[in-house]
Amino acid sequence: MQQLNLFQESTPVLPLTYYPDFLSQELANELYQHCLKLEWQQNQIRIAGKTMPVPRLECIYGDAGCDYLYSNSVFLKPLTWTDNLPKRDSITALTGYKFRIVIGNQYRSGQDSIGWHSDNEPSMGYEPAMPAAGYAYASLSLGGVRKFQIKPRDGKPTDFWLEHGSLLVMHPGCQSTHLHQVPKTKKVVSNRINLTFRPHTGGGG
Ligand SMILES: O=C(O)CCC(=O)C(=O)O
Ligand SMILES: [Fe+2]
Repeated sequence: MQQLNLFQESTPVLPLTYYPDFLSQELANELYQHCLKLEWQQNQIRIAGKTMPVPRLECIYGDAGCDYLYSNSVFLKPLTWTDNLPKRDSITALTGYKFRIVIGNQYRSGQDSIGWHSDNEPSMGYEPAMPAAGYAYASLSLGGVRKFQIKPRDGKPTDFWLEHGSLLVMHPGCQSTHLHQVPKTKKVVSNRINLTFRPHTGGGG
């Protein structure tokens, strides 16, 4: 017998999984302290012919050859994985997804943000002809809690509060059907670090 889905209106099915307690508070504190010492860069982005600072700090670690260009203007060259940084093996063990690079974002205040976008750069293996065959993307949050929003293209956003030590996994296909952002806020928020684990088509291995 067919069943009615009473929750269809209020709870959209999203192509993601949220693990609030991926790391214990102790491990999350330790990793946060370690990540403060990473090679953070203030990059510049070109939008509509104007160059401006990216509204957050960034860093990139990963396998050699996995260079990363986004928005056709910001070029990131990965540094070698550090011993403490990669939680990538435990994320792979939990999710079954493999990753080649990690891009860090540091949001120093509520004025730091990332606007609506999807992560569909060809260097990550995105193929417009086969969007559903895309890749997974895992995002580990440390420090201050920030609002993360996700919406179907032209749909309504759903809000998540990304907590210290949590992991958000966006499943294959998500980048072609949905957009996401971390909006600016006027509230006083603590420094937040986010590590985004991604695949990559470049380099060896
Ligand atoms: O900070 C976050 O949680 C999201 C970061 C993000 O979307 C990105 O780096 O592409
Ligand atoms: Fe993103």
